[in-house]
Amino acid sequence: MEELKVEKAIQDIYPDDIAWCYGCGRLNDDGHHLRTGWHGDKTITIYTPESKYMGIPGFIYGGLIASLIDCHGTGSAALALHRKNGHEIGDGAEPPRFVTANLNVDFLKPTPQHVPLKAIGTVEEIHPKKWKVETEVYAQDTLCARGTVVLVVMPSTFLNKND
Ligand SMILES: CCCCCCCCCCCCCCCC(=O)SCCNC(=O)CCNC(=O)[C@H](O)C(C)(C)COP(=O)(O)OP(=O)(O)OC[C@H]1O[C@@H](n2cnc3c(N)ncnc32)[C@H](O)[C@@H]1OP(=O)(O)O
Repeated sequence: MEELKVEKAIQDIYPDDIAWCYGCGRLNDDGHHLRTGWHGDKTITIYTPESKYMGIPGFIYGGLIASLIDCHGTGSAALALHRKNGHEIGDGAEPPRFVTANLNVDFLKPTPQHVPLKAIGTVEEIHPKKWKVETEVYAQDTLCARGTVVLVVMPSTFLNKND
C-alpha cells in the first residue's frame, strides 16, 4: 500500500513572514498545516480533516476541500518555480511567493470523513509570473473533487498592505 507521507514540503521553507496562512502556514497554531511536495512530476498534499470540518454527518464540508485545493495550488506553483529557478527544498534558497488569483472547484462525489485526503496537482506555467494548477482530490481511491487554481507571483507591495 502506498505510504501517505510528504517528506519535503515547500511550506517547511517558507520564510517566517509568509508562514502564517490558515491553510498552510506552519506558524499558525490554529491552522491546517497543509504540506505540499513533489510526487514524481506531479505535486501532492496529504491531509486528514478533523471531525469538526463536517458538512453532513460522515462527509467533509466543501469549504475545507476548497482550502485544500487553494493551498495545494500555491504550494505547487512555488515548488515548480523554485525548481525552474534551479533550486530544490533544502538547498537554502528562499522559495517564490504566490497568491491565488482564481479558484474553481468541481465537487464530484461526497468526500468521506476520517480518511486521508490526497490532493494531486499538475502544474502548468502560463508565464513566469502566472501559473495554473489542476488538482484532483482523492479519498482513498475515489476522486471526490477537482479544482483549478490560477496563481500569480505575489506583488512586492502585498505584505505592506497591513502597515
Ligand atoms: C492574504 C494572504 C497572504 C499570502 C501572502 C504570501 C503568499 C506566499 C505564501 C503562501 C501562502 C498561501 C496562501 C494561500 C492562498 C491564498 O489564500 S492567497 C490570498 C488570496 N488571494 C489574494 O488575496 C490575492 C488578491 N488579489 C491580488 O492581490 C491581485 O488581484 C493579484 C492576483 C496579485 C493580481 O494583481 P494585479 O495587480 O491585478 O495584477 P495584473 O498584472 O492585473 O495581473 C497579473 C496576471 O494575473 C492575471 N489575473 C489577475 N486576476 C485574475 C483572476 N481573477 N483570474 C485569472 N487570472 C487573473 C491577469 O490576467 C494577469 O495575467 P497576465 O496579463 O500577466 O497574463
